[in-house]
Amino acid sequence: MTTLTADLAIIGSGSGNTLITPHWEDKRVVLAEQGTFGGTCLNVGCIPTKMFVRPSEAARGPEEAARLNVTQRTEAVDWVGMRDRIFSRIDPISDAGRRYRDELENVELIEQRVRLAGARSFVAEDGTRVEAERLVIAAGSRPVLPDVPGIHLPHVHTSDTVMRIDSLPRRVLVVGGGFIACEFAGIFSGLGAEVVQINRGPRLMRGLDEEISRAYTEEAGKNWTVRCGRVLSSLAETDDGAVTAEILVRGAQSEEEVREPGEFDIVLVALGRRPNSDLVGAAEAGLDLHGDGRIAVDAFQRVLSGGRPVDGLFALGDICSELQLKHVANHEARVVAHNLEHPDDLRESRRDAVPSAVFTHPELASVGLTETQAVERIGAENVTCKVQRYGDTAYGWAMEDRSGLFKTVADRRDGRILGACVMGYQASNLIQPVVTAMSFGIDAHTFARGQYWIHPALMEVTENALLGLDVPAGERPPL
Ligand SMILES: Cc1cc2nc3c(=O)[nH]c(=O)nc-3n(C[C@H](O)[C@H](O)[C@H](O)COP(=O)(O)OP(=O)(O)OC[C@H]3O[C@@H](n4cnc5c(N)ncnc54)[C@H](O)[C@@H]3O)c2cc1C
Ligand SMILES: NC(=O)c1ccc[n+]([C@@H]2O[C@H](COP(=O)([O-])OP(=O)(O)OC[C@H]3O[C@@H](n4cnc5c(N)ncnc54)[C@H](O)[C@@H]3O)[C@@H](O)[C@H]2O)c1
Repeated sequence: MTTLTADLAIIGSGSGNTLITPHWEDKRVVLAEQGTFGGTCLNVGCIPTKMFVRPSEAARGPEEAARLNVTQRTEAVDWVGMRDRIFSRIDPISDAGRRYRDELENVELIEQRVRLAGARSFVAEDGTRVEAERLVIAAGSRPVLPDVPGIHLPHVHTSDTVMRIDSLPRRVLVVGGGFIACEFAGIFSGLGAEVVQINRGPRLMRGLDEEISRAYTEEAGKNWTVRCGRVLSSLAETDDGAVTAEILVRGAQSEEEVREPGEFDIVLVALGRRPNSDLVGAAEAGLDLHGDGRIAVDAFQRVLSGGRPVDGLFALGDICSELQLKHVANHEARVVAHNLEHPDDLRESRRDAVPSAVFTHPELASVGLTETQAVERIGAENVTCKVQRYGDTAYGWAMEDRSGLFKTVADRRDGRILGACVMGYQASNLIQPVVTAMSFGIDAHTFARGQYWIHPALMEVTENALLGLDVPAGERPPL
């Protein structure tokens, strides 16, 4: 059995790969990766999904054009061409990243699953043991599969496999009401498939501000079939390779009402992702875990055991973070990189004003508190909200926009912006100025009036959503 010693060992080549900075050039690094080099975001996550969202939105072009008195037609969608274009860009990036690391003299790549074997050591499947001065667990998360008959049928997919299928399905069942389900329902419906989305709860994207979540559920229902209060009960294969699904209506009274059969070409299951702490053997190694399987870390990203940080052991990204977002994993990686290199000057990761977006149709974005959370935190009398319709701004007229909403939430006593939630075209971009104001502590009025906003750009939606808040302007407010 081989034993390797290292100054730094990393489990996971997603965000973990970025830790190998020039600081480690003259030191020994071991990087373990069980799967495709580069992790989730590059290979099966953020990047390829958005590369499918773009053509899907393009295929929807005629819908918007029709509102603008232009007749267009989407002639055809070349799924295979699209898929191959997307992955012929992504796969070489993964390959090149792998090759680059493999060729570095100071880096040892272990392409196997590894399990912790002590505070800063792990063992690979072939028995290779690694003993490290510092160890970072960046092993990510994986899709949760419900325990229903037929879940392993070949046409039942998760986000890991659905983007590589051989043809555009005609009928798609999407199971779930969160980020992944809503993005893929948008992608496939835009590309012309008949999509049925089932969701256990009463609304899609229930983590968002309730007003926006309701509005989105309604809008989504105009674009594809949305059935809330439904759970998947079983799946079976038909003779011609399709999948039949039995769906239960939650809370229905009589036996006849409760079952909804359906036949689909593929099923996409998106019911959340669980941290890979079990795959690395975190519990057996004595590490503290949250109830959902996340590894517990302190503000410096140090892994906890018995409530105390383990010397030289860090974690980052989906395996420890409540927010399974790439920009969060990247931020935590920068913090870990700093803390590895500067043990006497540890820096904390920041958790305030973390935005997210769902690239569905219409697009969604949010940051900070929802109205309900703000009321719980500071009392209804201190909360002010504004819902700005895209359609009530000049660019919204140009777009003939019918559904876009930008909601802001603030503390009416001092104008502190507490949160925002957006549904509509370019929501992920329009929300960014609010993230800026929240991150730098600029109150709503100063931020809205203290700068020029280009007229009549769509960003006036953001400006008006801030100006509409009932907040103090200050003694000598900007004009
Ligand atoms: C379909 C989809 C779309 C997404 N879209 C977005 C988006 O638009 N924006 C956004 O911010 N976030 C998005 N996310 C979330 C984002 O991809 C993740 O939050 C992020 O990639 C997590 O990075 P990570 O470094 O923690 O883990 P990963 O990138 O998953 O890296 C972990 C690596 O560890 C490896 N590993 C695990 N266990 C072991 C082991 N025992 N031994 C060796 N190796 C191991 C895995 O194979 C994996 O490669 C999306 C996720 C999915 C699934
Ligand atoms: N654009 C983005 O930033 C982006 C895109 C995709 C994924 N992600 C990240 O990946 C994570 C995972 O995505 P996801 O969509 O799988 O999870 P999610 O947490 O967003 O949604 C899971 C959904 O499944 C439902 N659910 C869970 N268990 C269920 C069960 N047994 N039966 C019925 N319904 C059940 C939940 O109520 C929820 O609606 C997201 O939380 C997000 O952090 C981000």
